[in-house]
Amino acid sequence: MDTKLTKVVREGRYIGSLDVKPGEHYDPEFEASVEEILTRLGEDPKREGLKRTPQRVAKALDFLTSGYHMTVEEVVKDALFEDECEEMVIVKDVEFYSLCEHHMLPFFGRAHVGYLPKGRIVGLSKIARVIDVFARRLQVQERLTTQIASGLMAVLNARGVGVVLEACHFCMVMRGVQKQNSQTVTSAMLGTFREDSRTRAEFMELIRRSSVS
Ligand SMILES: Nc1nc2c(ncn2[C@@H]2O[C@H](COP(=O)(O)OP(=O)(O)OP(=O)(O)O)[C@@H](O)[C@H]2O)c(=O)[nH]1
Ligand SMILES: [Zn+2]
Repeated sequence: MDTKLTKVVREGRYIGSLDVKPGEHYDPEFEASVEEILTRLGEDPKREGLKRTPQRVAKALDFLTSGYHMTVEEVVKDALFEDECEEMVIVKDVEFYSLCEHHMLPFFGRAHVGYLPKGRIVGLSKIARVIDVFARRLQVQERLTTQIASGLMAVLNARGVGVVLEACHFCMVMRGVQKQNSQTVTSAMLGTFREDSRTRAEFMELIRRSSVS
């Protein structure tokens, strides 16, 4: 792995300080590719407003795909706790932003995650971090959903995990069929969430209820 990428992500966390001094390059090859795209679009990459755009785009895309350099294990490692709790835990309405692998356009929405512990619970914020590990990659919504579910199942060894994602795809909104109000809902159910319809129904009912605020 080159040093630039290890700088973007360190010990499972995105490192924001990628500031480059004026006149310095962030990633010359990456920036040259962006410059080519700008030229192809009929733009002048040398004009004032676009001068630093290749660098900004390179940094933004590295951030938006930083999940490739993270693992679930790294992200949750300090926040797994042994606990006898056996009741369902749900973290819902977690916003996520991803890029569709077909057009590299954003899709974004809300994720709802539930699990039934089996002797081990996880720090709640880590569930949101696990979502980002997989969302910050080029994705299809279905794979994103199953990766979150299996990633959590692997570290939690839970009795069951359920994940529901509701998203809006810019490639269907800004271009293509241009359906502004379409939403895509996907789910992945593992363990008891798959095998037991009552567990699944309890999960679906709890994520449907109105929130605290
Ligand atoms: N299953 C799935 N499809 C997706 C996702 N994101 C985008 N797509 C779809 O991927 C498909 C790609 O189809 P193609 O016909 O190869 O591409 P296209 O000509 O750009 O398709 P249109 O969007 O219909 O104009 C489209 O139907 C997109 O809506 C996703 O997360 N899951
Ligand atoms: Zn797309």
